[in-house]
This record gives sequence, C-alpha cells and structure tokens, in this order.
Amino acid sequence: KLVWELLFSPLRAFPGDVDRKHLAWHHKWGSAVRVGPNAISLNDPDLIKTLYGTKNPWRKSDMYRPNDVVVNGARIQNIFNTQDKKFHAKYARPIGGFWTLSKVLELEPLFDETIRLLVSRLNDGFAEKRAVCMMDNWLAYFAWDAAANVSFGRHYGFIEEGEDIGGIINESTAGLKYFSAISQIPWLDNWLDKNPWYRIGPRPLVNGFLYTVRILSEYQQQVASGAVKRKKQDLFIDNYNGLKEKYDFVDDQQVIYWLMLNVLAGGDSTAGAMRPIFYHLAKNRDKYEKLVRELDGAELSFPAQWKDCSKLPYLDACVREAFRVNPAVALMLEREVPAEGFTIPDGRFIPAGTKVGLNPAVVTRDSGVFGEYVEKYVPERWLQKEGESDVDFVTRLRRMQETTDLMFGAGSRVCMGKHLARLEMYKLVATLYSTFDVKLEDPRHEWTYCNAWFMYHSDMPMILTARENFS
Ligand code: HEM
Repeated sequence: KLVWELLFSPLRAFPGDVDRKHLAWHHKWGSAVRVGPNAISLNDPDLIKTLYGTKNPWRKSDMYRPNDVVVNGARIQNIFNTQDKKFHAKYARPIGGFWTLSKVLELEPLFDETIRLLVSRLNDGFAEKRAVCMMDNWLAYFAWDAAANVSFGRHYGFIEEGEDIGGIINESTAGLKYFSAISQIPWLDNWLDKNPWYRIGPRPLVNGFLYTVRILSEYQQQVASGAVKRKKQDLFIDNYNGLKEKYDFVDDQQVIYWLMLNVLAGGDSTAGAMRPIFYHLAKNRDKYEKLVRELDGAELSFPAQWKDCSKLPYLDACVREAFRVNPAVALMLEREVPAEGFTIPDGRFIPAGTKVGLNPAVVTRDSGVFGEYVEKYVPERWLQKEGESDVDFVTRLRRMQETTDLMFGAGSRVCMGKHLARLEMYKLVATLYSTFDVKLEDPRHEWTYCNAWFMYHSDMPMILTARENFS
C-alpha cells in the first residue's frame, strides 16, 4: 500500500480537474498549448473533422494503452483502446451493425423494464418516505443495470438493492482514476499495472473480465439445459454468440471481450452524462418548469417512448446544454500527427508523431460556436432565435451539436454506444420528470467532481415528490 502511494504520488500532478486547467491554459496561451513533453492541446472546434476523420483517421496515441488488460501474462487490447487500424476493423466491423439506432430501438422494451423498476424503487424508497435521495448514486445504479439488461437480459441488482453490490461500480471508478492519470504518462503503466513481477494498482478491468466470463458461462449452461428464459428481443449476448457461426476467429473468449465493453463502457459513461442534466435542472427552476410544461403537453406514455420524447425541442435543449456545460468525457482525445505533419490554422507547424487532441470540455466553451454566457446553463441557445432564418438556425444548431457530441468522440472511432446511451437518457429524463417533482434538498448546495476520463460528479442530495399524474 505504501509502495503504491509512493509510486502513485507523481499522479497527483493530475488532481482530477484537468479540464479546468486545459481551459485556463487556452485562455492564457491561445489556440495551441503544449501540455506534455510531446503533446499539444488544440481548442478549435473546426479541427474535429481533421483529427477525428472517417477517411484516413489519425492514429490514436499511446494514452489509451494502459487500458489493455493482462490475462495470463498476455496484454489484451480492445476496440476502444487499440492503436492498430487493422485490429480495429477486424473486431469492430462484425458487431457494428448491432449498434445502429434502428437496432438499439429494438431493445427499447428492455429499457422500459429498467425504468419501471427505478421509478418504483424511487417512489417507495424516497418519494413516499420523503427521504433524501442521493441522485448521483441512483443514476449510476440505473445506468449499470440498464447496460446489463440489454447485454445479458438481467440486471446486476443495483437498483433492487439500492447499493453498489460487490463494489463493482467503485472498482470500475478506481480503474478509471488509474487509467485517466496514467494515460497522461503511459510509460509509467509498464512499471505499475503491467510490470511482470508484481502488478501495482487497482484491478477493475480484470474484475470486469471475470464478471463477464461468469455471466457468459451461466448463460451457456442455461441455454444447454433449456432453462434460459428467452426475451423477445435478441440481447447483445445472443447477437455476439451468433457470430461464432459466421467468423472463424469468434469464440467464447472473443464474445467475452466484446461483452466486456458493454460492462465497462456503458455504466459510468452514461451516469456521468445524466448527472449534469439533473443538477442543472435543479439549480435552474425556471428551466425545469418550462421542461415539465413541455413534457405534460406531450402526454407521454409511461415509460416515455423514444418516438415521442426524441422530438421534444426543449427536452433536447436541456439535455444537450447539460452535455455542453459538463461533458461526460473531459480529457483530450489524443491522436498522433500523421507523417506529413500538420499546420494549424494560425500557420504554426506541428511535426509528425506529436500527440495532439481536442478536449470536449474545452471546445464546448467556444463562444464562436455557442454564443454568450458559455459558463452558464442556458438551454434556450439550442432554440431558434427571434428573427433567425431557418437556414441560419439549422447551420448554427448542427455546429453546436457536432461540437458538443465530441464527448462521444467522432469519426471512425466514435463511441459505439452513442445511440444506445441517447435512447436510454432521453427516455429516463422524460419519464422521471413526468413522474416526480425533482429538487435539490437545498437549492444552494453545490456538487463536487472528479475528472477521471469520465466525469464523476457526486454529492447530489435530492427530494422527489410524486406528481399527480403518477400512475
Ligand atoms: C453518455 C455515454 C457515453 C459517452 C460520453 C461515451 C464516450 C465515449 C468516448 C469518448 C469514446 C472514445 C472516443 C475516442 O477515444 O476518440 C467511446 C468509445 C466507445 N464507447 Fe462510449 N460513451 C458512452 C456510452 C457508451 C455505451 C453505453 C457503450 C456500450 C454499452 C459504449 C461503448 C463504447 C465503445 C465500444 C467504444 C469504442 C469505439 C471504437 O473505438 O470503435 N459507450 N465512448
């Protein structure tokens, strides 16, 4: 433990608010800031398409390497962290089709199950008892259980139990704290987590791996014994299992590697994206009331269905504005400058091999794209202004959307779970605000946060009151 603390101490240079530091440095030094021996942070949203393209995408930097997991002494890379284009194409292509919007919409009834369960637990445990609800935790329970339900057809049980059973969420968070800090000094990982003698550091990727192995083997036993209760929809576990017949290289091990991404990428990410929505709406009661009026007017079903809630302009504005003010990923998404080098818009040349990137938390403060008061939560900026032509509005909106969406990455390495996460979040927000009045226990209360690749906002004590139309 002592050795760990000692070795970990260099990471204190990354105290968990690196996004604010990046912003401050850009204010002071301009459009390109050297943030490491061979790393430059850029702040121009127009560069998103250059750095994160679809054709000839720039290679991911080695910041992602510490995310490898060591199994039986071998380093295993994954779709998210690989630097190798061929590896990515080979392993991402077979599953890409399961992640389109139309495909994840088939999973909507499974999200409805999880939402119903959450609403009933929030009602019994908090609204009826007038007890304080730590919304930051409950959003994590929801995001993790929702990801498990669409992946394996069962919840982990966090919502049911109202706690982080087995410390799975905590372990994952510890892993991301390690990853985010060490990703800034990737070579140090070889001496900590990946050293061959005695690994030092948290083990969550390994735990996520073992958890997935267990679920898959239980599932296969159930299928073999005929005991598996089939859901109407194909789950990710079914879809991935089915690929064994289609591709030589797909075996149980590969199915596990794919499913592991659902386990590890689906929970804290979505929880981190939802917390700002609830926080800012609690802090801005006028916006909150406007949203509830829109939701009531839409006469949504319970739980709200995507076809209805995805078209509500003010809901969309409230959600996107929360993503803008507090993007769920707020580290620089690093890429390597390609062989020909790169000249940035102000004429300076960056040589090949330099790590460059844009931080979602930096580009979302760009007043050229977002207008005034970029520090403030103003959903109205996402609506058409008086006198603004349709064409101007659509152009402005698209630019704001593309810039804010950088929290999902972009181009060939964009987040695979983007549609799934959006579906889940819009449904939950529309349903919860139609069902409960949601307030901070004390409206002056401020949350705290830690940036560990995903944003971890915590300390959100809230009061829920069932609304009249609660059914
Ligand atoms: C709001 C929620 C989410 C956010 C903010 C988010 C963010 C991200 C980001 C920033 C990346 C990497 C981009 C880069 O390094 O350039 C990524 C990749 C990925 N995400 Fe998400 N994610 C979210 C939800 C999910 C969910 C729910 C899943 C799956 C269940 C998922 C699965 C993945 C996968 C598989 C990749 C790797 C894609 C590739 O490289 O081809 N994500 N995500």
